[in-house]
Amino acid sequence: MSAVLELADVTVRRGQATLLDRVTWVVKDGERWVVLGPNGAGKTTLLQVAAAQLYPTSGAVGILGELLGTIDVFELRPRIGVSSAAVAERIPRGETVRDLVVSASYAVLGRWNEEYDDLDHARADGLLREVGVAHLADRTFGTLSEGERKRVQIARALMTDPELLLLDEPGGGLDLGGREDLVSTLSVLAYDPASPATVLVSHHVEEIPPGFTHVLMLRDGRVVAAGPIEETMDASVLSATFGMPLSLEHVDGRYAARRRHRHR
Ligand SMILES: Nc1ncnc2c1ncn2[C@@H]1O[C@H](COP(=O)(O)OP(=O)(O)OP(=O)(O)O)[C@@H](O)[C@H]1O
Repeated sequence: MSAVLELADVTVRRGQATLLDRVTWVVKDGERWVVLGPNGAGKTTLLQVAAAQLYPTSGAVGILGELLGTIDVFELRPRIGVSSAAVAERIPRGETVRDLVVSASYAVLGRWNEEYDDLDHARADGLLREVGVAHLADRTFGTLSEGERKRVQIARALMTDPELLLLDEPGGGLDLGGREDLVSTLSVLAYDPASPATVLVSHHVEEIPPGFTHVLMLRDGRVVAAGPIEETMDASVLSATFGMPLSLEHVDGRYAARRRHRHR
């Protein structure tokens, strides 16, 4: 399996703050990673580096076989699908859902070709179906609920057939039902061998979709643990990551964590 993402000793500093501290991490083709950590751990910063949007202060970053700093990022970025709050903010509220998904490919390829038009629309409709929002294709983005918006963003991120999919907190702001629906959708994507290598950032173990294969835990910009999820995820590593004593359950492929209280 070839490396889709390769970080060697990556440090990101802003003024006095160290956002990432000597992070070494390899994501291979076919892997589905969850990046877990508390607020401020550096998860979004890590994802920005992976998306070729941020250069590290030191260290080396390989993305899809290219070394960051030696290649044109405008050629690299179209090969990466990103869904994040920052991307969502730039989405025009008046755009219809179908146009929004289809336009991802126009933005990337910079073309308008009647011949491809039907194919692109069929692909967009297929992706909207895959993430469970085909019925919303004619609605405008601004009228959607938070959960519906997250799904549309994932469809848009997949439209260009990326080789790497980066999802920053897709479960943020969702209610219980919305979260459960999204976890199911992401689980279907994770089990699909045609899906790209995926990195999902989250604060909550409850949001880890079955089918995700690896976990990286971050605290204060440092990797606490990283590896295959079944071997890596346990109560002590999770407690160290979140800085409190936690118990961890793993039932039917899903994780649940809560604070451990001392019994008197
Ligand atoms: N320009 C900056 N200057 C100084 N500190 C910064 C700067 N940008 C981000 N930070 C800090 O870096 C840390 C990591 O931020 P980051 O957004 O990567 O964390 P995160 O794990 O995604 O957090 P959250 O879960 O709250 O979204 C935070 O403490 C943040 O305040």
